[in-house]
Amino acid sequence: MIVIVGAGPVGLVLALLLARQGVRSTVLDRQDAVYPLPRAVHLDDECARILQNAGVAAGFARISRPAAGLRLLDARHRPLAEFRRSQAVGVHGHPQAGLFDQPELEAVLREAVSASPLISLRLGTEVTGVDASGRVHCGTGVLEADAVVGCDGAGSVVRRALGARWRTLAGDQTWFVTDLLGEPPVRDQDFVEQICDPRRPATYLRVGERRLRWEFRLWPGETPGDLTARLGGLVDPWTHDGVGERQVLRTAAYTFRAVVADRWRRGRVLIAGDAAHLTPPFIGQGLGSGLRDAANLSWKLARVLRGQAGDDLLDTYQSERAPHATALIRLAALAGGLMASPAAPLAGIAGRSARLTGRILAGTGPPLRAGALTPPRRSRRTSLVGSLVPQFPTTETTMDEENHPRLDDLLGPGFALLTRGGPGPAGLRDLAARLGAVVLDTDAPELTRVHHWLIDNATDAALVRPDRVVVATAPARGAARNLGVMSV
Ligand SMILES: O=C(O)CCc1cccc(O)c1
Repeated sequence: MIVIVGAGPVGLVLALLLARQGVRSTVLDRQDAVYPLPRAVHLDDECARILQNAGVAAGFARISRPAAGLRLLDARHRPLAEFRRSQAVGVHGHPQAGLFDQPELEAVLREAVSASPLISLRLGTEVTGVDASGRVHCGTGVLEADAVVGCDGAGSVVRRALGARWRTLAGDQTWFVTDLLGEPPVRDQDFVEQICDPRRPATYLRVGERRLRWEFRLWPGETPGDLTARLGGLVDPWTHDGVGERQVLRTAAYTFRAVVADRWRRGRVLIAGDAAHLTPPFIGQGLGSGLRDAANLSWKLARVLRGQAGDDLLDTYQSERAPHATALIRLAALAGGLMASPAAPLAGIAGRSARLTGRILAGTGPPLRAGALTPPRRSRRTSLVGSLVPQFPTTETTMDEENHPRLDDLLGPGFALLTRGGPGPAGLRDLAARLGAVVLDTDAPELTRVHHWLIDNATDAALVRPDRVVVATAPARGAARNLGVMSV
């Protein structure tokens, strides 16, 4: 049994993914009810796919609104750049950007958790400490666990128990955040808008049909009360009638931090999500990093607990996830800095971290390049290893969830070998057999797009992990050595 500390989205998704692996968990949270205020508002399609694998694709589709992308505007709201997202099905089988209200997402997750016989949710239970042997001290006594994962946010008790320290990647920024309910601005075309104005950087987005979010940089010496008093003037460039008839749901100040913990595991005590890293909101990737942690960790914990891998598999959790989360934190900090920079914002975007920036702006995350994933040095730039297998529709028409399974449904919860015919090349086939992988022949008509993806990438087969990361392709030179850590 695994104890998860924290019943926010990361803790609940981790519990659901573990249940899919057949692993029992108890989720503890000191609060009784869903925290009522929205925090995260955006997930990309990779993360929608993680929610799909957690069994809540339909629930997420119901509560989220596909966005058209990201627009950067200058101080006079003239366009500087536009990054479009597919509002239909993108390469991961979901709209590329989904906007939502976090309490609604948490309600969807809680419903799924309550339907799972493998998850027990204990609310109103405060964890006071965790010891190295995995004993969890809480109000009701001591719980013995095979592993403990702290998904308990920025003030994590579990992170403290690990003795981890924050590494600061960029300076803090304080912003004023307000949610209004009512008529959207006429100019709203489903884009997230970021105003690059050194005097007052700002963000606007529409979370729900009529739920509008603005964020404005709060300068030293200003209070949230100062900006609340001027709210009409601040939103007027969008609404042209100030706050008008709209209801002010809340105003608050948030200090955004850019930090990553230097240690994510001690024995079988681990941290994930905001307990391990805090991402400024400017590229909408904070919660996504937490969900990626859950996807990366869940199958590794399951294999270790089943005795299919040694504890050293858990070392690959931080070594794979920390550089990825760090890259996104740096990029978010860069975006936040550019919004306040008098220099031409696009010059910065084109310059620093150009490859990573390009990927994010194109809507694809960076590949994993560490842990057990070490493609041959010469092929690193072109290798599929470390990236996600696309979730192409399994028909040539549109994605019809009810009648046509998605690729991930065919792959199942474990490893999978995708071949261009038959059982696949010998080296990879043996490796796949050792990992208990299902073999999918992409000659099958529903896998035509995957077949072409293998051809386009000049390979006969791809071995895919339970989190859909490609771990080896044919010819699989060196793969057996790299992947030794995946199995006993
Ligand atoms: O990448 C996108 O399409 C949206 C990024 C985003 C989402 C939410 C807030 C934000 O400031 C940026």
